[in-house]
Amino acid sequence: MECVRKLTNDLYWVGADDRRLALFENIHPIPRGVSYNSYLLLDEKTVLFDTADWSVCKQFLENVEGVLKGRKLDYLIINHVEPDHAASIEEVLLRHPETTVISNEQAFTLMDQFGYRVEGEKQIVVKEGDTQKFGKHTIAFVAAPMVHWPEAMVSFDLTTGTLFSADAFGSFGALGGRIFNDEVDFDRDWLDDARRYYTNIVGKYGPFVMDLLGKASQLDIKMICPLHGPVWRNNIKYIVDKYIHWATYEPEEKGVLLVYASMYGNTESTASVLAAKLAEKGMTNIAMYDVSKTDISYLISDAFKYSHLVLASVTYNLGIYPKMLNFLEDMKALNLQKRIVGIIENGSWACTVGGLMTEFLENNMKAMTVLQDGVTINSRMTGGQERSMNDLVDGILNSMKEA
Ligand SMILES: Cc1cc2nc3c(=O)[nH]c(=O)nc-3n(C[C@H](O)[C@H](O)[C@H](O)COP(=O)(O)O)c2cc1C
Repeated sequence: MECVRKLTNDLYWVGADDRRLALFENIHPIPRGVSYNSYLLLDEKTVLFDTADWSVCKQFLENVEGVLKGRKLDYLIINHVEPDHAASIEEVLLRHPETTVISNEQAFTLMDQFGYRVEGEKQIVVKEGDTQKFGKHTIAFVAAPMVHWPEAMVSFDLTTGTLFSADAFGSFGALGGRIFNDEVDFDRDWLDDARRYYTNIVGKYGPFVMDLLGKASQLDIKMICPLHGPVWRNNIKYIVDKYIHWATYEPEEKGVLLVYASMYGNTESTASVLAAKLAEKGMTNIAMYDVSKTDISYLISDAFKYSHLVLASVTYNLGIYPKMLNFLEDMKALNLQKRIVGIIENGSWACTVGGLMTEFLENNMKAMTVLQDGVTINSRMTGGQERSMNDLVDGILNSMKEA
């Protein structure tokens, strides 16, 4: 049975949810599943926007046929060739040999590389600024390079103001029938997954996202149809504002992400002392994680969210504790910048980790301000470190006031 949603009088969602996949891109846990969105326009010509992952291909094809109701499929527009969207191209073309595929040159090259064969005469190659009329609807094509693949483009319906945004504005999370942003409590149920999706998958490419947002600001966008997650049919400023924060690496909130690396609990309890002292002074917007047992995608997401970061780590064989080093490397890889950082270091005989983390932040990342007042403990915290702990607390709070 097809499972579709009608978005407007002639536009349908024909995608599908995947709740079986455990790791998106075989990296990021998706406990709430993920949706692979595809859209079908029934104008004088019929137009399918992107396909869906192989895992939901049968449901997706059933949805397409359920909406076509025997009509031909005239066009397939491919905005993005990543297999979670393009893997079903061949199955569509096998069932619809009449279809012409519209995409850009680099996308066709990638389709060929992935074996999504589209015969030359069935291709229309477009570039930035090209348009295509399908009856009432005219679609304009806008390049969106590195959001997050080089071939990515978005398609804008000049007639209705609908932006088919590829992976931009996407989110982890299965839709469960509720396709529109105003059919869910987005802040409560979706924002964390939208941030975790963006920061871990697109986060590195902030400047490219800003280029796309610059182009989008010239368009009168009325609805956003992303390839994952809810369709935005109102309150578009809200999600664009989130994207501007994330793409410019500006924190969303004044608060503290407190990440500790501890093997026997002493560094953890020192981190808890910091959290308690911050809370006592009224700063309760704190997210605290054990770096060893928290999936790194959640740490990255909160590192984009909060203004301040505290890294509390053991020294490990004269180096940075491996799991903490992974986190630092991932923040660097995703271009995170513009954060104020507090350091707590622990060592029992040769404590080096504080200096090493400071060096990493200052030498490898942009605009990371490491607070002067760090805390050094030898095996476990004692009263002797109370003063430096209080200085760290004040350093965090004063820098929050100045920010
Ligand atoms: C495998 C291992 C290697 C360590 N290497 C160092 C080191 O090179 N220098 C040092 O001062 N302490 C070292 N330590 C001690 C830790 O940095 C830390 O002081 C101790 O684990 C207590 O902190 P915790 O309870 O948070 O784990 C090491 C501990 C372990 C278990």
